[in-house]
Amino acid sequence: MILLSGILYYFLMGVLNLVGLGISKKFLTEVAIRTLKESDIIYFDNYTSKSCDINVNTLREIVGNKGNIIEADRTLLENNSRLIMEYLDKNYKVSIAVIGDALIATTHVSLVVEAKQRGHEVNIIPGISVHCYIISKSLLSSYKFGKSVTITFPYDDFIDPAIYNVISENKQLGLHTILYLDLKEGRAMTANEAIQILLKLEGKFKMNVISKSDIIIVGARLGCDDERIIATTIEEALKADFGSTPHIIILPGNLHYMEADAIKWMLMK
Ligand SMILES: C[S@@+](CC[C@H](N)C(=O)[O-])C[C@H]1O[C@@H](n2cnc3c(N)ncnc32)[C@H](O)[C@@H]1O
Repeated sequence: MILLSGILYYFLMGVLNLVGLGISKKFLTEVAIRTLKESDIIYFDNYTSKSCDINVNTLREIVGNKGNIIEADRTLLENNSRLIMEYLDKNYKVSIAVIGDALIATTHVSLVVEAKQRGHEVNIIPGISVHCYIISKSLLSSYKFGKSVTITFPYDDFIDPAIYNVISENKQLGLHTILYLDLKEGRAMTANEAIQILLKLEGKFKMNVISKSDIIIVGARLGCDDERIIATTIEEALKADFGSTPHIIILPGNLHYMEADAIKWMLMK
């Protein structure tokens, strides 16, 4: 009897796949495409990141224009996980498709935990994340990155001081900081807007964490044919045009001479 219920339980499990799509079409992996094609329902996360060439329509083309792809905003994925759990409880294979990696700088781990608690199978399909991509292309040592932080749009002139604190703590330890830039209602913050926010924070807290002569690395449209990775000073970056979004920033900490040389020869214009 126990064996029978064990077998029944096994066959009644749903499958939740968290599928990283990579940052652009050319970085979509074979395993990601196969997993999506084998899914009964696909939720396409349209809010945690942005790609130059992956959206819900391109995903439909890639997967074979199946009618089972649902464009999902924050409310659907984070506040209405009940719908996803109901499909899993019906023994469906459900995929959450996310630009980049589904678990790097996103909040989808709660879905993993909930699905597991209900006895479902969970598969993680890693994708090429902007986090790894910018570390690689910046030529900085991956061992020397501290905590990352997102620069959020000011709310009624209020800027989150946590941004300044993270950069400050990293700098005290000589570590580099990755700054993700906010996406709100379909609008992506530009590197110039982010730099202005950083300078406002410095103006407010005056702890000499950010200076106009500091080196900054800006990545724009990474993974796309027109990607740019530029190292310059904060002062120069303020005047520069980095083109269309998405943008990402690294504020380097202490540079080893090899890192300084690599930046100088590869990224300085
Ligand atoms: C919150 S992070 C999500 C990262 C995603 N989960 C991943 O693994 O790639 C999204 C932010 O990363 C940056 N970003 C994402 N893709 C990018 C790209 N292709 N080029 C430049 N910046 C990018 C932007 O600042 C964007 O707002």
